[in-house]
Amino acid sequence: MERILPRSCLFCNTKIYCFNFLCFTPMIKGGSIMSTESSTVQAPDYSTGALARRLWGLVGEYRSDCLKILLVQLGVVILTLVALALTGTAIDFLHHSIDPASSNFREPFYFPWLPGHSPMLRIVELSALILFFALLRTWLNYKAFMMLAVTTEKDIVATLRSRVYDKMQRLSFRFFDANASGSLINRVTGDSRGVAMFFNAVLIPAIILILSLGVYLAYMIHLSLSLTLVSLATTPLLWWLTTRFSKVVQPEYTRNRELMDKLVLTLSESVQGAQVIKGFSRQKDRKAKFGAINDEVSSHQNEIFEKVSRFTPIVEFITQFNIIIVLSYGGWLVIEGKLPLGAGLIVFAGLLQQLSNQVANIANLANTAQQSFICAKRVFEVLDKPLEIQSKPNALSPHDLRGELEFQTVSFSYDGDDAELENISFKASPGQKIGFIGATGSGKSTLLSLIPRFYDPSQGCVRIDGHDLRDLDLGALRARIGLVFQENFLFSNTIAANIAFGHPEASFEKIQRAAQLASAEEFITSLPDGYNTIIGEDGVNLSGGQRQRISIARAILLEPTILLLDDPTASVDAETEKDILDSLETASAGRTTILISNRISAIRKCDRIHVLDRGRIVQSGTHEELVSQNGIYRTFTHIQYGESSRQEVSEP
Ligand SMILES: Nc1ncnc2c1ncn2[C@@H]1O[C@H](COP(=O)(O)OP(=O)(O)OP(=O)(O)O)[C@@H](O)[C@H]1O
Repeated sequence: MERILPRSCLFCNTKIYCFNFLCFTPMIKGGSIMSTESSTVQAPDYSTGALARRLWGLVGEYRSDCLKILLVQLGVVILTLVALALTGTAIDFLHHSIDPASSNFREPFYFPWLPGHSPMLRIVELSALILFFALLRTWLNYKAFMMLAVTTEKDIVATLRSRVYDKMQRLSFRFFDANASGSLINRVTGDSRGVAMFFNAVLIPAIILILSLGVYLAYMIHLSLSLTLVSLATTPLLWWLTTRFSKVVQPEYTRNRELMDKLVLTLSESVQGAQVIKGFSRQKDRKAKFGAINDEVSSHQNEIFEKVSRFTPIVEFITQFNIIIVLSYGGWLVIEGKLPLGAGLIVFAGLLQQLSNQVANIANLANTAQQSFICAKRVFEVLDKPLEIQSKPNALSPHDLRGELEFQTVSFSYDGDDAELENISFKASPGQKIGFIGATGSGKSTLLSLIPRFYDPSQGCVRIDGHDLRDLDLGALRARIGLVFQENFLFSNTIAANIAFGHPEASFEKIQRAAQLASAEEFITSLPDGYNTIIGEDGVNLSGGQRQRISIARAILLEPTILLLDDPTASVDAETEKDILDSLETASAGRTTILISNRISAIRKCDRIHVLDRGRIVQSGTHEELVSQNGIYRTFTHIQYGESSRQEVSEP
């Protein structure tokens, strides 16, 4: 099985703790994303029938808008019928004027003519009436179109996107481990729109089709039952074709969405990794990779297009075939005097043409329905995902946590098989500073991620002030924890807003105080706009050390009881490291602090240091104690300070 490696966010390089494209640092979680949904969910049913029912339910939320749109559409259908009937009447009237013996002429809709009008004037009057109804129909059509667009875009798409986004914010890290960012971006953007298509491009047109069928058919039957039956002889064939088509294209649309995920992922990686790509001169390779996926997407879309293109004209041909039947059989009825020419055959042919246009649209409807079912499945998969990490119904929200932290025989595995942490036990008293050191992949970051409950232990428990973390309210717990990472994501906003990210209502004085404690004020005030300086996307116009200090200020502002520092000096030079360590010294005063670092210079001042090796604590003690023992810690000091520097290493 493929091994999942510790990942960095594509967008911010924050090690595993970032929700990929959402760049969801744990700071966001401080109190604001409590879980509310139950995790006891049966395996969801994503069959076409089940999806259709759920979509129907979703659209049901907008039933009053639907009703208004349908009423307007009903008006359009009736006006079409009226205009056709008037045209038929005009033809019969002309026929009657030429041949007064023709017996089939009736006044329009049985309204008696105004007396004394010449035949020409009557034709003009009928034409004016037809024009008036045509204008009314155009206006109603426009109204219906606008109502449909507004309900789809403003209400359905926007609401659905927010729901999917909101759910993603509350899902656990395991979900983000398992889903590539390209797929997630597509689910929020394209797939949400695809679901809305069910409303504006499937459901409403289908109801209009049924409405038209009802109204037109009723009138056609009123004109001639036998002609209606004959002209509908091809309907079963159309039905069979549509069902077959659905079966053929459905898997194609699934594949299409997957390819689009790949395309978005490649694109987002290329944007985020632009520096690496240029640095390693890999532009050509990346271009080729993007080109290959782009070609794959477009040739697959072509395949779908070909299938759709074959289906649509066949349906159109079959529906046009009906016209031939009408002309032959209907013509015979007219010759036999069983059907008037204008108000009978011509109106019938006009109605059948309208009906055929609608029926031909079945191909599009079936095509769009398939796309929207695929999108719906992908959206519902996110919405249905149980929340793995969430607060219990009666979770505790202690006002004051002292910060006594305890790991009790904790084991943890990402995949349920290989344990990344085994039997970890340690304690941190309130205000103590505990360090963790260990080789790459030894489990340090994993251990840290159990404290804000990004994951829950597979065995054992983590306690704060004696409470099992799983008994505490998630929001309350995370609000008491400050985090600083090796690489920290900063938002494209002002420096002040970035510092106040976890507590947006914080006063300027508080923000300034946090910046001072993090030794960030000097460089901030030297910037042209000071605290109001807008940081470029992902803070690119700041140095690594400056970004780190803003992140420390962001953590301090929360006044956390527990401060978690995940290798905060790993990517800075020795001089900046010293400045950052000084800032952290101030920041951690009086708080329980867990510091991960492989730099002895950073970790040596900790009250207690644990050495991790392949998920186990293999050594514990103070710096002096560990240096005097044979073991990994001493090897680390020798590598970093040299074999002969034992004396130097022991000194702070
Ligand atoms: N999201 C994840 N899914 C699956 N496995 C993971 C994940 N994150 C880390 N691992 C695995 O867990 C193990 C411990 O990783 P972890 O990142 O905790 O180590 P670390 O000691 O912090 O390493 P480093 O010093 O490089 O930061 C590694 O084998 C890693 O492959």
